[in-house]
Amino acid sequence: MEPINASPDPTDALSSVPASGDGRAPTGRLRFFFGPMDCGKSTLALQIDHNQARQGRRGLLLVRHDRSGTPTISSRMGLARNALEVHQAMDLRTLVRDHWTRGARVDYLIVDEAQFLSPEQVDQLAELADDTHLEVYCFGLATDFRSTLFPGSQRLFELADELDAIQVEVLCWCGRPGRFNARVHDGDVVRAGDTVLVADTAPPAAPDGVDIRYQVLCRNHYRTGDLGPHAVKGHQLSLT
Ligand SMILES: Nc1ncnc2c1ncn2[C@@H]1O[C@H](COP(=O)(O)OP(=O)(O)O)[C@@H](O)[C@H]1O
Ligand SMILES: Cc1cn([C@H]2C[C@H](O)[C@@H](COP(=O)(O)O)O2)c(=O)[nH]c1=O
Repeated sequence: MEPINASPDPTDALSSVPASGDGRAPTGRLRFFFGPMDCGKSTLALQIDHNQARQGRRGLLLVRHDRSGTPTISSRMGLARNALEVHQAMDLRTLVRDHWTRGARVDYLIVDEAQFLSPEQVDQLAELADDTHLEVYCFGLATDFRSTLFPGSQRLFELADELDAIQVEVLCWCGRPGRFNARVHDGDVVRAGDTVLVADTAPPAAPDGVDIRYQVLCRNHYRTGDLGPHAVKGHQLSLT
């Protein structure tokens, strides 16, 4: 298991296992692994990177707006790896080609929080997969707190070679599978606001801060805004 790497060195985003042989896949694919918050997307992203890197392939880890507030791919299982932050105007073709120009090998891309990519950046990923045989693994939410597709996710659904729904079910408080990411403000489900609002499913640590979090719900309870018998107004009490 990779240790948690707290170093801010952005070159750590390149997997450090030395290349062996050619290692290039004959064709590139764009894959989108999607699921609600907390279903294991970042964990899978780090597992795929680990399995690729130990076969001598070199990957570039990319992220936009990780929960940690740093350019990191972080899993609630405790793993984390440094990544490169994708900025709004960044051309991902240029990013990869600059690495190649500098002599750095890049065989695959891992992109976490891919819902935050612009549709143009998803087009760039598709172009990279087609023209350069790069394997592109994207991980993200399908829908936002209003239950509408994120623009980046919509483009991934349109363009990806493979769509993979993450198999680990996140359960609503009632026990049904949850697919809806409700945004909760002071104990109430909110349905209006900015699309991007980085926060966790756990209640905020500081009791004096703004109480915004997400809760995964089944469709019925998302529709009715019912957060379950343990929901409290204001800051959520820890049940553990
Ligand atoms: N203490 C734990 N023991 C076992 N599994 C855990 C634990 N904490 C978190 N997990 C697993 O990690 C998942 C969240 O993984 P993460 O990669 O952070 O999700 P995502 O990126 O989709 O938000 C949970 O659904 C659960 O399966
Ligand atoms: C639904 C929704 C989510 N977000 C943010 C909240 C988190 O920071 C990430 C998702 O993280 P995870 O790795 O999938 O747990 O996205 C948002 O900004 N807007 C939304 O509507």
